[in-house]
Amino acid sequence: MKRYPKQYIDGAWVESEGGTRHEVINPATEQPCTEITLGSAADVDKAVAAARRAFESFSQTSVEARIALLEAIMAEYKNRSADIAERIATEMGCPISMAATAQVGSGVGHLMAAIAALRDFRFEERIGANRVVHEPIGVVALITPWNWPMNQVLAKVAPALAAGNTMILKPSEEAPGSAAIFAEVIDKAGVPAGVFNLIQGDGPGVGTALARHPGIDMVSFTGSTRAGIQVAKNAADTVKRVHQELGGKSPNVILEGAPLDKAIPAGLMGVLINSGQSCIAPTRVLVHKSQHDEAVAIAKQVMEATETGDPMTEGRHIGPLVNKAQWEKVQGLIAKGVEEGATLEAGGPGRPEGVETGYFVKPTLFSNVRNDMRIAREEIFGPVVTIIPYENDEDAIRIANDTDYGLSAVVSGDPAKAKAFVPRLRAGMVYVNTGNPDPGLPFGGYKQSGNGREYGKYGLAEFMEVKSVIGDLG
Ligand SMILES: NC(=O)c1ccc[n+]([C@@H]2O[C@H](COP(=O)([O-])OP(=O)(O)OC[C@H]3O[C@@H](n4cnc5c(N)ncnc54)[C@H](O)[C@@H]3O)[C@@H](O)[C@H]2O)c1
Repeated sequence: MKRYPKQYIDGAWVESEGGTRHEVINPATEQPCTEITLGSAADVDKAVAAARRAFESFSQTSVEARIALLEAIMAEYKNRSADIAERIATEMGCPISMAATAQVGSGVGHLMAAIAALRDFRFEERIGANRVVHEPIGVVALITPWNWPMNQVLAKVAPALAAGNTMILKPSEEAPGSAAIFAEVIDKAGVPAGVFNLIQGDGPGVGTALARHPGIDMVSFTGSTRAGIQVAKNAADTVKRVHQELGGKSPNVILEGAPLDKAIPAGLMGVLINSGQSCIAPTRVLVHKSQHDEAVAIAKQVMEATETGDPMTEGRHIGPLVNKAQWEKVQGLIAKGVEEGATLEAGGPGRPEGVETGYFVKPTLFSNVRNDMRIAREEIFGPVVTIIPYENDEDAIRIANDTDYGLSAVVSGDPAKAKAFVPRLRAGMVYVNTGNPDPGLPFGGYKQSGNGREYGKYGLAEFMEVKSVIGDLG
């Protein structure tokens, strides 16, 4: 068991004022693995005061100084990457091989993208005889989920710091250990006191206190649409900027005639990685009705060949879901799929064969799904795929857009034909076949998937205010 009982405020590890003890359960063993202290409103007050003090000088630092700081953080982050990967795998169940590569690596990607964006950013432009200047927005609260813990922390901390803001990070109480190690990284890298503060806590406690706090200028939130709405409501009275990265229910439109032996496995990988716990997972697979049965046969093979296993063992298996509540939610939705008349092709209720401990779910496939079924409408956040037949291209576009979400979409098949689909899909990101994502590309959603964009220069701009300077400065 690892213990991180303190909060990191004003450049020092301090006891919480009135916080409560919280144990994280390892989802593979169902045993406690990390202990933290859920902070209090008094801790938030202290962190905000420290961040406000630090903002006076940090907001005036040079671009070169902030690039040097980001580089120092990156060097120390790399030094601690094995510790960070170990905590991610232990707390949220992602296999260690993936934790050490994709999960930890995404953090490096955001640091590099923030440095590149900062080098190129035009902090001042001229419009006629006058100027427009871009300035850091102030003290920012960063609230992050558990599914890609360091990806989301770095997608916020790197641009917030690059812009010259000071900040308070509240990571998820489900996977807090990597964020505690990250605070040690910040400390070692020489980030000035008060620029970065870490308050461990939950949503109703620290999350709410941050969203409501009059000393905070912006909340950058990643998590469920439910909590994102709550944050925006709580932030409204103080007119904060609220940046939201929320849920998804992404379609994978397999174009009529596409080679299914490539398109189906590639799309399913995007779901199965991280046990289906990715906001952009393309879980609604739309196939032309003439190819439905062939698509099902291929998908069934992929799902049945996917093994679940111990996250601490190297390999290509998938791990458990993050916690009991999530396991029960997914079980409920699998049962609902059967009840609503979808055909269960692979997986189904209960743990995988022979597994008695841990929040493992069988990779599950439903076919003949209608888009009005709950399994096609709700974000399941588990290794559950739905195959939905369509009549023609217009019908495919209609079904793809028939969702409250709009985070991402995949179009699989002939790129020349896919081109016509791209402007019709109401999503913040469209992948044509598998593509090659880049941390400099904007990341974010349409509709109830959020507001604003993260990553690279778009993420940097999100953390800035714009000032018009009218008149001659001599
Ligand atoms: N769009 C994206 O970039 C993106 C990326 C990853 C995950 N997500 C979404 O995150 C969700 C999974 O993560 P989760 O279960 O941790 O989400 P969650 O909404 O339960 O929690 C996310 C964070 O918000 C905090 N929180 C919860 N309620 C709050 C409140 N009322 N006020 C302030 N903070 C509150 C939590 O403590 C946690 O730190 C999924 O819906 C997924 O799609 C979105």
